[in-house]
Amino acid sequence: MPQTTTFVFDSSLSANPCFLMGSMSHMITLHGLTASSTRCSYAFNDSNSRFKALAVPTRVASVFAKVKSKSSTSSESNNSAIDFSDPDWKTKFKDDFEDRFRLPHVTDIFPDAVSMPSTFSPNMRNPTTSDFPGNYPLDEDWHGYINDNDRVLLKFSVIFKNSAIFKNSAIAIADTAAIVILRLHQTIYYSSPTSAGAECIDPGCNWVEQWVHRAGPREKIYFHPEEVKAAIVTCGGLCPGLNDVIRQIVITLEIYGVTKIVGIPFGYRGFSDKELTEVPLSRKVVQNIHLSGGSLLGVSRGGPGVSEIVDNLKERGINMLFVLGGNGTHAGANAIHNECCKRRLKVSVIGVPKTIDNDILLMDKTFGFDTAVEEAQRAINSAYIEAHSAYHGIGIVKLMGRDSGFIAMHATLASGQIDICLIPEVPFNLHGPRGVLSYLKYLIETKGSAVVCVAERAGQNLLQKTNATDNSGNTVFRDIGVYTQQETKKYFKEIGVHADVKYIDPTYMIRACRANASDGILCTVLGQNAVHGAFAGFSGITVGSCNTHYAYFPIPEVISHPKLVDPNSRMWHRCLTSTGQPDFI
Ligand SMILES: Nc1ncnc2c1ncn2[C@@H]1O[C@H](COP(=O)(O)OP(=O)(O)OP(=O)(O)O)[C@@H](O)[C@H]1O
Ligand SMILES: O=P(O)(O)OC[C@H]1O[C@](O)(CO)[C@@H](O)[C@@H]1O
Ligand SMILES: [Mg+2]
Repeated sequence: MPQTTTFVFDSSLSANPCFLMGSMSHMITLHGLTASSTRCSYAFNDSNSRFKALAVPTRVASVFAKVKSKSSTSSESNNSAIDFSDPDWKTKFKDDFEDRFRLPHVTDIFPDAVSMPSTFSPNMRNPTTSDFPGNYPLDEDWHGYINDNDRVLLKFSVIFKNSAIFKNSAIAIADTAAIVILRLHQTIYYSSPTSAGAECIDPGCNWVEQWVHRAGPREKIYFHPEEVKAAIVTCGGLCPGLNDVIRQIVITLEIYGVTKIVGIPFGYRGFSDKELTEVPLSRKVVQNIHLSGGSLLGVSRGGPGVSEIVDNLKERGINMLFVLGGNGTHAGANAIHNECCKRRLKVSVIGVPKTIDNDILLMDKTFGFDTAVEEAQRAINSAYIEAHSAYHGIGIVKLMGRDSGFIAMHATLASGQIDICLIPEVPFNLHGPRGVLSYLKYLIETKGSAVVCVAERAGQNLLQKTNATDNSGNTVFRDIGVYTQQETKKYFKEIGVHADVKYIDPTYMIRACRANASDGILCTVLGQNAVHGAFAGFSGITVGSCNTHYAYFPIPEVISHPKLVDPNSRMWHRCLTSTGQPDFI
């Protein structure tokens, strides 16, 4: 019997099945598909059954229409979504990509919306009177705005992996999961599909450019500053840099000439809880808030439904909403944008991705991540000192990562003090001859001490499942750090070898920190660009750094699933080289 894998995506999936189907390293055809307006679930069959679509949302359907319906064998092309015999496949691919990344704009709903010259001057000097050396360009030639046709290169593709290694992955749904998708971005020219980390769209590994919209101030704006009431809301968990972003949004809004700026307290809850009043914001209020961690406005999980939020926006006269948060918050922001469109409200909803876990797709990194990795060094160093100073000392540090192991991997790389790094993307056994505990015994015998870094989501398959969820509906995991500590103690007792095991969980110490310099700069750029995006008339978008430049993305494209560490990436291989750890399977 062929093995079946089911993928479940939410409505934000847009055209991803094109890629999902298109980049299989071995041939798999779709044998069943069900879809509703909010969720689609796809079942794949390893055999040669033909593609049968039962029901598909419009945008998805248009993509599937391009999929060649044919039986498949492993000798055929490894990409069934594109007809490579079509001489125009590259152009079609790029057009489809351009379409997917088109930014929703107020003129979609209000075609007659009139623009006006921007009230924001990118160059605070007067070009005609400045002392710019040499040939200072004329004002009309050099104004420093972003042209709407400017693009940032995002080379992006999909690869399929054998998912024995991904049993715990948030996106491999079925227990018998055989396949999982990774989407990565890169700007490397791979001369061969066998090059390390190669992401090829076609069998020949052709270079296919994919562009996204450049972020920044536009020459024309679609909101009169005196008619704007802007609101900022911070949702989800804390993350270093929230105050930095709030500050930059306020400062930039004021530069455009906005005077009505408010903060919504305690996340989306602030839109429904009558006891919570909006916080007036100005440059004066936010001037020094970046000097401390947390959020000036407070955060929360859960809260009112989208309809109630939009009712409240209308009541308060808010027509620009800046939403700082992770994937859940962005799903909410996108739903608010859609609801505003449905009700024909001229509101710009702009997201700023806040995820300390760095698990938002397509972005180089999200703010807070850098600070988290830096702060994690303290915990790792303490664990190392404790372990090193004890007779047969073992230090265990648990680091954050609801879905992915980026913080653990990067903190391990940065510290150079970790012997074993365990992340959710790479399965491991604790017990058994090739398990973590046997290797710890070896380390104790050979080195005298050892330090383990374990990501929050790692090894959940070893623990009893919990049905608990937080107020936002996120699964609450069992504590893999505590479990590892307990099992380690038990194991060494059983084998009669002394071991002094110490466990550190620095999660909330890290999250509450103020942003470091690198995150401070990132927050500044993101906050400013969020405001430029709103004045440019975009809505339902978010902003991120992409190949070191800054870009706007339609929200659904970055939250369709969490970004994961690729176990075949150079970075994970570097991490393994650094720790020297073997496979634990
Ligand atoms: N699919 C969704 N549609 C609408 N709103 C949502 C959705 N998912 C989550 N939210 C709302 O977004 C807010 C934040 O969600 P969540 O607690 O999952 O944090 P997050 O934004 O993912 O950030 P973090 O990285 O800290 O988890 C909550 O108020 C929640 O109610
Ligand atoms: O304790 P809380 O607020 O529910 O948040 C825990 C989660 O938040 C994060 O720190 C991300 O914000 C995750 O790494 C973690 O799973
Ligand atoms: Mg989340």
